Amino acid sequence: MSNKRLIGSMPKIGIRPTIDGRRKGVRESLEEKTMNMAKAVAQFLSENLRYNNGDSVECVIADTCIGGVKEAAEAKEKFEKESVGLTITVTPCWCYGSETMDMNPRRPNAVWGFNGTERPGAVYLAAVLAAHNQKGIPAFGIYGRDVQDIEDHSIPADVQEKLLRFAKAGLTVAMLKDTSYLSMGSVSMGIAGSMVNEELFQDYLGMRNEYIDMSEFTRRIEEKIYDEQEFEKAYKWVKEKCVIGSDINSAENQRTEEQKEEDLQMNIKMTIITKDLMEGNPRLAELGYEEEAMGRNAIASGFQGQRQWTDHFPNGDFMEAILNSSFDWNGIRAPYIVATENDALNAITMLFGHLLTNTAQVFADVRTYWSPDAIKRVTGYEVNGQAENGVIHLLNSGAAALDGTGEQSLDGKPVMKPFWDITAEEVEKCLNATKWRPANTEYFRGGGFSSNFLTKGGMPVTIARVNLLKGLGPVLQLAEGYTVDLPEKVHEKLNDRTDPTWPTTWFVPNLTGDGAFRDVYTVMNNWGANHCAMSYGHIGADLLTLAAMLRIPVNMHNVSEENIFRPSAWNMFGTKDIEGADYRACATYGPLYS
Ligand SMILES: C[C@H](O)[C@@H](O)[C@@H](O)C(=O)CO
Ligand SMILES: [Mn+2]
Repeated sequence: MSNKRLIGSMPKIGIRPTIDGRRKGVRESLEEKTMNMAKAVAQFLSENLRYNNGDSVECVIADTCIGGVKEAAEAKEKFEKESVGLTITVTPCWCYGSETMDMNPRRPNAVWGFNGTERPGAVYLAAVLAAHNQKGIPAFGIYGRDVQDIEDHSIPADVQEKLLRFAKAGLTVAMLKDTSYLSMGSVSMGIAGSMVNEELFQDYLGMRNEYIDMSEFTRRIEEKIYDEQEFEKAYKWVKEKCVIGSDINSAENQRTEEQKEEDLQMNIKMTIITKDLMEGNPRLAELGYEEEAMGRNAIASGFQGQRQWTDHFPNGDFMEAILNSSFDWNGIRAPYIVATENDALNAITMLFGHLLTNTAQVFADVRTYWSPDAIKRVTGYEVNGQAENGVIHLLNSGAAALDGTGEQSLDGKPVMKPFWDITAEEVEKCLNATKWRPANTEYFRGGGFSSNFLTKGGMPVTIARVNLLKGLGPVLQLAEGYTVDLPEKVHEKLNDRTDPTWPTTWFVPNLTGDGAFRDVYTVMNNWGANHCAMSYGHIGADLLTLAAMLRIPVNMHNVSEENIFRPSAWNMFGTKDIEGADYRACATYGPLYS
């Protein structure tokens, strides 16, 4: 089963070959070259990009080259029928700007103008971008650095990089549209991120908001509105594969063995029910629950848990951790996106990371900055290497994917992979590295099990967060960096001071020596909320491109300037203070769907 694009087909990339419309010589001489450019881009993108269900990304090429408005309209009609979610215009020559451009303001578009001399593709690029800017329909310009000969049909490396960056972010925009966020419960412990903001989902992401009360879980459990066969399968798998860890609670606070067994069973049922709530389940219709069988078309959800639920029932950690992982009793599969504490803003950030990379995400509290001095004072140890400027402790009960153990590998290095590259052996390793520890009953009176693991060091990762400001709207922040290993004794000492039953990641951001990235402390000090989402890889540049498409300004990042790729209009808001220019551009264009 796929939990991915739920209703409607996967968005395709529309390729628009534009051409000089002059017949009797000019157009005829360019037809083949222009169409070949379109074919090369389509082939390149399909070969290099996949949707999060593992299928190759599909491209649709306009039936003819586009020499004027009639052919532009024909391409538009074709694209609408084919669920095109983003477009790339390609040309080796001069064409007529406003007559050939893509006028759809709600769909990301880019223009690749061939850098040649025989015909002026770059002149068209500049002209059509000026038209885009003048009309308020921002477009991304792609202009290769080195001149190519007209008979050279290759896509240069710098153009490839921009095509991929644009396509990944554009597909993310398109994948989000028309899906929903399912809020399970309400506001958790006064966390502002769980005050679901409909305007943000609707205007910026094109999504709708769905809500259930947590009593829906009780109803479905008590009335057995779930697939009992799946429960049996899941229970067997959990008993076989999930290692129960030690109980940290004092003797009088421990739950009995019978209670723990009940908690585990309830946790498994909560997991199955959350999937059903999000994406529906045809089995429920067979059981007589047609309405429940439909689900909520939810690409992401959040579980309030604390406190009304967890004061009485087992916590949501097992459900969140398993669903966010790339595997469960049904095998290796795409992760679901489930935020703990119903932090919808972190769910959005997780969706960005997941859709850009197709990998599982780690949801975490940005818990503590440990300076080298504080570590020395507490442990007697002087940190060095990557940790020499201190570390940030990422830790939260709940929603960290088990992929975050770092037990998948590539060339002997820890990685987090898209599900189709994960092996059965790696799944075993992730499970073996995780202990399911009886929940701390001072926090979670209703018991449950927390996933406990330590992320392997040496993974390039990016932490990010969408924050919401009254009067401004959403703002994105991100930090690229690495997971690090601390000496075992140091880890234990630091971890035991806090909640040792939860998953820990020691994170160090890449420093630039400047602004928010002056030092590790300043990164932590500038974080805008209690949570972040951690994604495998250095994906800051992809996040910046995506944010610009959605008109979400970025207040803090450590991506080098040459990798920043935003619509050409952004340059017109200033080229020196590009952070300020981003804010001005986003404010001018407003949210994508407003
Ligand atoms: C158990 C605690 O309530 C934690 O869940 C809490 O510290 C948080 O995670 C806050 O984001
Ligand atoms: Mn938290």
